[in-house]
Amino acid sequence: MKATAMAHPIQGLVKYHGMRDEVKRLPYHDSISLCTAPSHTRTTVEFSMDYDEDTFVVDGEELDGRAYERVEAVVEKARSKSDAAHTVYPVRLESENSFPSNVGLGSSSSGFAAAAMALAEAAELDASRQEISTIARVGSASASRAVTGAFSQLHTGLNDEDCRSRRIPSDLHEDLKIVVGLVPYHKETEDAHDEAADSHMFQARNAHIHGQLAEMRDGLRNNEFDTVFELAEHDSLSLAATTMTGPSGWVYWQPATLSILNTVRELREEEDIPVYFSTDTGASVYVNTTEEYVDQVEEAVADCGVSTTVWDVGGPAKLLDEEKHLF
Ligand SMILES: Nc1ncnc2c1ncn2[C@@H]1O[C@H](COP(=O)(O)OP(=O)(O)OP(=O)(O)O)[C@@H](O)[C@H]1O
Ligand SMILES: C[C@@](O)(CCOP(=O)(O)OP(=O)(O)O)CC(=O)O
Repeated sequence: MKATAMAHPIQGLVKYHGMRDEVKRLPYHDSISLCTAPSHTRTTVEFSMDYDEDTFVVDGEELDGRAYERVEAVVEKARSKSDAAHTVYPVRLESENSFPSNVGLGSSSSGFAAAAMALAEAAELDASRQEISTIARVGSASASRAVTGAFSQLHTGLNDEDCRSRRIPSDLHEDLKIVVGLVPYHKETEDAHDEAADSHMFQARNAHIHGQLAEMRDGLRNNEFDTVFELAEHDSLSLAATTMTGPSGWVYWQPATLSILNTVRELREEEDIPVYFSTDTGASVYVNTTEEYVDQVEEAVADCGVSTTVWDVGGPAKLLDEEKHLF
């Protein structure tokens, strides 16, 4: 059976950093994000006796090594939950991202969310999005939140009943505009998760984050733009501080990143514009502002010498009709 799904990537708000279990991908703490659109991944899967082995192709390239293992973990999780006989056959997966990967724009989140959604359908699971979020999680924890979409929280826990993503209701998507400043510096987020707990800042971050999560939830429920994006800006600094003080002293911000951060602060402090920066594990910057100021903000970000796009809030992962199959 063949199935196709799409999912939007995430921008972290209270960001996820570090896993207590790297096989089940159980994070140390909860995390909250929003999905971005129209950026998306589209993925088609098919289990068939005509295939010799599991094969995965992303943006025209056949996966191997670690990238292959991560997709295989998602396939195996879907197989383990399925009673359908045909899931013993090899699977073919093809996927396309509408935006660059490994530059801090969350390609692993939409990638594994679209894979999990399509696999759940092809394996006839009849599962809710919350349940599918646990399948996506074994590829990438951020992918759990991309399954449930919009503003979502991945709850940590030691099992799939607890460690799953749930939506947080908010109307903030109505006025929010996200100017993306693309800084194409390649990285693998797994490297940062691996050494998260080895930074002396990690315990402090872990202790601090519970209050941040409570304030973020409250800000989202009450549609408080400044509260939500000030917290996201602050957490970007906390995440970078923790990563930079790990064993490899990894600095993922680039000169263009800092130029955007300074520009955002100037617009806010000197021109009174509601605008906040946010970075995930990478050099690219999300600049969160409102519809009224988006053109002015985009122009200022572009003046930093980077290419820009304007994104909105995206919904949950969803199945697509057969005319959207990639093969
Ligand atoms: N469409 C896809 N399907 C399956 N796997 C994907 C897809 N797109 C990206 N990936 C995997 O996700 C990895 C990139 O994600 P990584 O965990 O480094 O960071 P991220 O923070 O989610 O991504 P980004 O840097 O794009 O923000 C790639 O190396 C690849 O293995
Ligand atoms: C802070 C982030 O950038 C962390 C993203 O981590 P990944 O989802 O890429 O990690 P893996 O589970 O190793 O795939 C955004 C977030 O999810 O908060």
